Amino acid sequence: MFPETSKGYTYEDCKATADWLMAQTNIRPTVGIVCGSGLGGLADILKDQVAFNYKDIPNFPQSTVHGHAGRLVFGTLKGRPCVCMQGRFHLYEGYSIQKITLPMRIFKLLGVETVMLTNAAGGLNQDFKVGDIMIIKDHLNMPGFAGNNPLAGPNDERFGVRFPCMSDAYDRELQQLAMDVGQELGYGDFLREGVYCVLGGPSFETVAECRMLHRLGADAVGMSTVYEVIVARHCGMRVFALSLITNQAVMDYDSEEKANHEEVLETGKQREQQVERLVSTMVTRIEPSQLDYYF
Ligand SMILES: O=P(O)(O)O[C@H]1O[C@H](CO)[C@@H](O)[C@H]1O
Ligand SMILES: Nc1nc2[nH]cnc2c(=O)[nH]1
Repeated sequence: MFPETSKGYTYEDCKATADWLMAQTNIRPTVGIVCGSGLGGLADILKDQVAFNYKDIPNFPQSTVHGHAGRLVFGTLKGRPCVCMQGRFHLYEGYSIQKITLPMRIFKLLGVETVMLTNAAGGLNQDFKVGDIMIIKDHLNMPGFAGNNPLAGPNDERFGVRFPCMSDAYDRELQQLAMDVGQELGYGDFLREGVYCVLGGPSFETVAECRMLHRLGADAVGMSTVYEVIVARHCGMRVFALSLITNQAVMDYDSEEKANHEEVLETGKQREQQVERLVSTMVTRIEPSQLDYYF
């Protein structure tokens, strides 16, 4: 009933999944949220929850990474209908790039207008500290340089154009809103902005790789988000994204530090509440179908 093509899914496949979800719940989300590693508690901000395990959703991949629960949660936030991915998919899990980005197209077909993505990332910027929240203003798509782009293959114009613009990928008004809300909440000391660089993973970076990425203009490095951003922008959704700096990228051969997933999850646990408040306050100030936000 839900066939998988060699390259990914057709428009009709995505629609079948969206229709299946809409038949199970009356919630029609305008905001879609993606929880990064260790940030799954973000879904708890939703009231009147209707949740689905990924394994029960037609066409959906399964979460295989510790810290990604694998549930799609519908609910409301101060009356605003939202949907939240409690767990995302990564290239290194062995899924195709089309498969890991499929939920963005399903978001679109559900009626989502704004996507808010979170991730855990290693800090390359020497001014950043563990626990900082970095508002993403731009990205470096390293796998993309080698042709690994979720839009490669036939283009279906019902989703978007063949050659989508990416110079405006990260919505500037939403970045400003995040800054304003962060200041109001007293997060000024650990709120940053910067460029996120995606690599394939799952191995963490060598010292030489971290030094190179830093010189190339990256402030943080991770293994996700960028592909979702490209697909979300292709189909016309507004995008906001943030990185929680969960560890310092190792830039020095004398350093005793070693990147590890346990530290990533632990930092997530420590900052989860602040990330939750930032995202939830932003959501309550985003007006559906309107470019401006209000105070
Ligand atoms: O990007 P998210 O999903 O937050 O996860 C990040 O944390 C994991 C490594 O600890 C990698 O999957 C990396 O991408
Ligand atoms: N590639 C990469 N991903 C991460 N996710 C969380 N921390 C890191 C990191 O240091 N490097």
